[in-house]
Amino acid sequence: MKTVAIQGIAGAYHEIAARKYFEEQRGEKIEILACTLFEDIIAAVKKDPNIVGIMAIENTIAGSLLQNHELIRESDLFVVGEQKIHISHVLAALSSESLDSIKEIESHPIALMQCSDFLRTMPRVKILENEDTALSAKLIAENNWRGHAAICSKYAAELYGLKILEEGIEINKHNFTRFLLLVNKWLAEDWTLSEVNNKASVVFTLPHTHGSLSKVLTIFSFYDVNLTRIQSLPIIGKEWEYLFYIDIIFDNILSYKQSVDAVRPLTNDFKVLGEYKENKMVE
Ligand SMILES: O=C(O)C(=O)C[C@]1(C(=O)O)C=C[C@@H](O)C=C1
Repeated sequence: MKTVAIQGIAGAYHEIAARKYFEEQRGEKIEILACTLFEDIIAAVKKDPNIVGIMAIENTIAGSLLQNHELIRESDLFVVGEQKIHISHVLAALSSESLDSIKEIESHPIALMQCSDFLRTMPRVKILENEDTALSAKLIAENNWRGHAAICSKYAAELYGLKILEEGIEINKHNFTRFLLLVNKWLAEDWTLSEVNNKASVVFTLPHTHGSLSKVLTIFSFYDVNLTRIQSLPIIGKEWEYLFYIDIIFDNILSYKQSVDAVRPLTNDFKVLGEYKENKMVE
């Protein structure tokens, strides 16, 4: 059985994503290794090559988890898959509570962001950040915290025996989070052999010269590969210089490899973070 390192405890959205990827789509049973921090996922995978990590990378409401891009780039782990899941939050509390009795709401910062409109309807409530959505639910249940509510999944609310006060409290129903599957780079090939790879994530920096980004984009376009995402991140210690994280989808692996070969000399610190099968699924 595979062990999957997630950020958060049982009931966190990371667990839902991991089970969807392995159990629902590939029929493989997994056990969950709960990690407090995103850094702990990387450390767990590095320490034990049999552990696979899963890490949130972007959300359609809250945007990119910028810190996780850097964690992956610096880790030397390889991206071998992606999983997108629909995120729908509930407000959950002890069975004696109602919306009017809630004084404090806690959750993961990204989940709080996704529910900001709902939170504005409760201006007198104190908002607290927690490591993950499921931990917020568990703490309320275990400590019998009156006046507290958690923003979490319906699954987490039920797992920890909380009452659901409100459902679907995210800003917009089109709320999806994309997760990346991470393995030790020496095992990456075994992983991806069984699947038809049609997606890659790469990162590079560019010299400050006229048209440097435009030349790179033109090459990708020439090789007929589809860029699905460009995320730039400032390089710490180098003012106004950026790292460019690019996701590429391709029909023809040869065209993709040729585009990478052609782009590489125009960039600095070019790194392929992973090649994997696109997850088309949206609910
Ligand atoms: O707190 C959780 O349940 C998580 O799995 C974390 C996390 C995130 O990091 O974005 C995962 C998915 C949702 O977007 C909200 C929170």
